[in-house]
Amino acid sequence: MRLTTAQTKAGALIEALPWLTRFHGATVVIKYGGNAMIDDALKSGFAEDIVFLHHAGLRPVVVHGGGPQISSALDRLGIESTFTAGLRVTTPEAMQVVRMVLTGQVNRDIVGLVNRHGPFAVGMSGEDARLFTAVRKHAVVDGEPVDIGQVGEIVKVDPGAVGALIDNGRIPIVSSVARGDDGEIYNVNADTAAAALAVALEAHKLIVLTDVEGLYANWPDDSEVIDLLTADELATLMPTLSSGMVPKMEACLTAVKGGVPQAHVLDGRVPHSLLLEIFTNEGIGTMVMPG
Ligand SMILES: Nc1ncnc2c1ncn2[C@@H]1O[C@H](COP(=O)(O)OP(=O)(O)O)[C@@H](O)[C@H]1O
Ligand SMILES: CC(=O)N[C@@H](CCC(=O)OP(=O)(O)O)C(=O)O
Repeated sequence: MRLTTAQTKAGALIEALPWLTRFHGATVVIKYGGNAMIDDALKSGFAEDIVFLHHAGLRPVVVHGGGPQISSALDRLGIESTFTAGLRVTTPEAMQVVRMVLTGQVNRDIVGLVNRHGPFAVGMSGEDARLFTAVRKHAVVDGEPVDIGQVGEIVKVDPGAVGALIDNGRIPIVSSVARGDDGEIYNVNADTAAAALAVALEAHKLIVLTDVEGLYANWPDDSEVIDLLTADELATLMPTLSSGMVPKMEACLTAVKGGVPQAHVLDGRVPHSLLLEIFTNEGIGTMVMPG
C-alpha cells in the first residue's frame, strides 16, 4: 500500500510518541555555538526547535559560544586572536570584547529569535546570580603550564537562577562568561560551561551542536562517524583528539561522569538536528553514555 503524504507525516509524529513520553519534564542543556550559528536560516530553525522542545514538555536551557563572532570583532579592532590548546589567549583588552560580543550581541540575537515565538527566552551571562564562578586557568603545553590570560576554569556553579527561570516557564539562554571571587571576569569555553551547567542541573541530556556530523573515527578522514561510545572508551580516545573536538568531547565526558545519562555531539548544519536526535528512533551524531 502506498502511503499518502499525510500518512507519512502522521507516521513521523507517532514515531515521536515514546520519546515525548520518555523526555517529558526532562532538562536538556544545549550548547549552541560557533560555526553552527552563522547561517540565518539555521539560526531561525534552531530557535524553532528550542520552542518546540519547550512546548513538548521538556526543559531546554541554551549555553552559547560565539568564537567566530569574537574573532571577527577582535579582527575589526586590530587585536590578534591566538589559541593555545584550543583556548583563546585572552588579554584584559580582548576580555572586554569577548564579554561585549557574547553577552551583548550573540546572547541578544538568540533571545530575540526565540522570543519571536512567545515570551520564553531570558538572556543571562554566566556572571549573573553567581551562575559560574571561575579561577584563572593555565593551559598545559608539552607538560608545562602556559599563561593564557583571562581564561577561566569553572570551580562552582549556582544553578538557582536558571532553575527558577525554567520553573517559571522560561528558556534560559546563557553566555559562557564567568566571574571570579577575585573580582575578575573570565572567558570560558562554551562547551565546558555547558557541561558544568548540565551536571549542576542534573540534566537528562547534554547536546553539543557543531559543524561536523559527530566524532569522526579517523579524523581528518570523514568517512566514519562514531555513533555511540561509553565514557571509558571516550577517556581512552581523548589523548588522540585534536583542535575543537578536545573541549567538546571533554565536555561530554565531564557531563556523563557527573551523572548526565546521555551526551551528544550533533551536526548543527542539519536543519532541525535537535528534533531528529530527540524524537526519532535513529538519532544522529555521536552519543556518549556511562560505562
Ligand atoms: N575526530 C574529529 N571528529 C570531528 N571533528 C574533528 C575531529 N578532530 C578535530 N575536529 C575538528 O573540530 C571542529 C569542531 O570544533 P570547533 O570548530 O571548535 O567547533 P564549534 O565552532 O562548533 O565550537 C571540526 O570542524 C573539525 O575541524
Ligand atoms: C577560552 C575560550 O576559548 N573561549 C571561547 C568562548 C566562546 C566559545 O567557546 O565559542 P564557540 O563554542 O563558538 O567556539 C572563545 O573565546 O572563543
